[in-house]
Amino acid sequence: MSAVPVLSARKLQRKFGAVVAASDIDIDVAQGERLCLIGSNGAGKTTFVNMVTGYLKPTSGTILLAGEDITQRSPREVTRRGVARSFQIPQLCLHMTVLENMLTALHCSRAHAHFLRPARDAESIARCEQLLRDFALAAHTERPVRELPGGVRKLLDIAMALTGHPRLLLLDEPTSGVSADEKFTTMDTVVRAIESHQDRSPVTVVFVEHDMDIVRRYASRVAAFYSGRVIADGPPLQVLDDPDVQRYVTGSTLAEGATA
Ligand SMILES: Nc1ncnc2c1ncn2[C@@H]1O[C@H](COP(=O)(O)OP(=O)(O)OP(=O)(O)O)[C@@H](O)[C@H]1O
Repeated sequence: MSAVPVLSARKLQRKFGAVVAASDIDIDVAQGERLCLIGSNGAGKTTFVNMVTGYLKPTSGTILLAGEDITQRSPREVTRRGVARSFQIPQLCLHMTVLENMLTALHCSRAHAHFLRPARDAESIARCEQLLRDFALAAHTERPVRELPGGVRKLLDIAMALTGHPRLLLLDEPTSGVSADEKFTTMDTVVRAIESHQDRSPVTVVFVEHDMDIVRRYASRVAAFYSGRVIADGPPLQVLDDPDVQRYVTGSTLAEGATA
């Protein structure tokens, strides 16, 4: 692990009128960690992801990427510094094919990219096709996205996030909308694909998850959010055993029918 954290959030705060969606958030993420953010609905997980990726500006506080202050950077500038993300609801061009979506994502991750002219050079196509194979999406390469079921779109959104060789990858609920039967297969595919596409150094992953079976199996560390604050942060079993986490986070998750 490098001495400088890949990601450091310092006293991050975000208000929406009277609603405090993030309050005094301090999180360091070291290279290669797989940090899972848990918390009931409205706890502030997506707000955190949106701030790190430049989609939301914090009301106050600082975000450092490998020591560089990116707090006021735009999403595009953050992407070009090696941060990629997937969304709760995949952000895809439905009329375009799977490969065209991949090429567009690859192109947008590069400096001086023009969104309307995605790269179609042999090297870009080869990289995208390799990623599609690793995500078990090769059979869909030439299909328009509008024809694909939700679970496949979810995987495509994550594959697109990997096109630009990110050093930090944020996944917002990678298994939401995926059936209980398929959730482990989906996560195994995602983790394997991430590991096989990292270059010299391991990709650092921050993912939001409601399913505690997934949290236990795939997280190296867990941060529990409640009402915009981080109420516990540490090894998965320690955080999941924390009485406040059981009361405010996993208790409500159980009530919603998830498997904790
Ligand atoms: N654009 C916005 N405008 C107003 N309020 C917002 C906005 N985005 C988030 N909020 C509020 O901020 C709080 C945190 O929301 P956030 O989406 O970050 O929670 P979450 O933990 O990701 O929830 P979920 O698990 O349901 O996705 C909630 O009270 C939410 O209503």
